[in-house]
Amino acid sequence: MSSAKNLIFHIRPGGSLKGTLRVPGDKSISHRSIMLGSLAEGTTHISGFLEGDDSLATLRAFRAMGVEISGPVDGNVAIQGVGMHGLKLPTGPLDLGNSGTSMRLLAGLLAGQGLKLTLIGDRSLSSRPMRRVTDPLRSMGAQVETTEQGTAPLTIYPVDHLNGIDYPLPVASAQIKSCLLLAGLYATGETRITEPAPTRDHTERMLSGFGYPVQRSGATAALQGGGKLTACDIDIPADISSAAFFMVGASIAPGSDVLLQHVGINPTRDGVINILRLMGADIEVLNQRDVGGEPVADLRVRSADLHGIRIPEDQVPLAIDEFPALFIAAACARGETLLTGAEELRVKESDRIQVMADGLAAVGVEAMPTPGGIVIQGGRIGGGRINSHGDHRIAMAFAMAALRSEGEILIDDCSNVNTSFPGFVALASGAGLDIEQSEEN
Ligand SMILES: O=C(O)C1=C[C@@H](OP(=O)(O)O)[C@@H](O)[C@H](O)C1
Ligand SMILES: C=C(OP(=O)(O)O)C(=O)O
Repeated sequence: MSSAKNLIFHIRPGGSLKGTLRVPGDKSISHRSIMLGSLAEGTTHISGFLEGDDSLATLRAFRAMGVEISGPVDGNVAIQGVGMHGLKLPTGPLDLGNSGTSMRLLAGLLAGQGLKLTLIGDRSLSSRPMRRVTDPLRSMGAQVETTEQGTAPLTIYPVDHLNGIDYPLPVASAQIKSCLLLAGLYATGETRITEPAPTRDHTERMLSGFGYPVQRSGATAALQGGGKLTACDIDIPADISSAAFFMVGASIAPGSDVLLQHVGINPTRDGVINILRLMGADIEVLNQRDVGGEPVADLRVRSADLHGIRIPEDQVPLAIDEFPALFIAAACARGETLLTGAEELRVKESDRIQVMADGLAAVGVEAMPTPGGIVIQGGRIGGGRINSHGDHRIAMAFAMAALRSEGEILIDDCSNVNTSFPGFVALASGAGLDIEQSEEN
């Protein structure tokens, strides 16, 4: 279990989703707003900040390094930036909880600070691969230690200087790209990162918003070290990864009609819309606008008759966190859905291929995991008890499955829903999901 008490979701079957909803702020953008705001000159005002455990872990880490941060109050945060070289030695290790983004991005951002720092996390985070960031950081001249297994705790030692790097990413990962670009801010010369497929580009967009030039050419993002960041205001859109649960729920539950407001639809994050539409979903993108350098829209989703598909591999990095929800859509679709090229799902907060396959089996859905994906036969969903393995996205995905299940669904180990979606139970229940929670020792 991820915490001492077992938080259980109980969802009675059936119902539909209705209404106008705003899900909490984007997690990826919230992390980056704290990081860049802390290093900037001047005061950064943030609205729409995600008050979830993951982004709060990032916020607390910067407070521990001496940054004055007020809030969050109703998603508003103000950061008195300390400049590129103003971070102070914390009194203990920085605890990043369950958050892979915090640990990997901070490894890069902190590599050139001249401070000895230790980054720790919970059991799940301490089992996730970190060599993917520590190896290239070492090539830049950083001194970063992992355990023998290549996992956290990470210890960062002071070094004289970092060199820029020209690095082709071995996997399509925004966390590795962002880690190295953030280290590159402190490096001599140019840092160039080339990705095998597009991944979320919030770091590049936000650096530009803070006045730091980033060159994009094809699959390469590049910057020169030694510049500075100038404080700015950031309006964080609602997280498409959280909206995804309602997009799937509304698609599968007959009679549903939801309007999801102010959702970030950055083209490096919109795979869930594209994949659901290929399955026959009814999603309207309304009132599209630009908010502080990020595209935003309202999404109207109505129930539809979904059919199975072969998921195009180019959509995988663009929907990487939405697969638990998409697997539930596949379980409710006519025919077979095939996912390939998604090995990365095995190294998230849980092994999302295996844990989803086990959960689907527990509610009577035929699902065959493969090394890099899964084959799901759509059909009926029974009731049953699911172990979420402390993975927030598994818990929320199966909660939505109850909209089409024949019996009650119980989900164990749900406390980490607070990492990305505080208030999920209240929002989902207000929209029509018959969900309650209880705690067991
Ligand atoms: O950069 C980010 O904010 C994230 C990148 C993705 O991870 P990878 O880079 O490991 O694919 C994603 O799964 C994670 O939730 C957030
Ligand atoms: C993978 C995720 O986050 P992280 O890597 O930051 O733990 C996620 O939120 O689905």
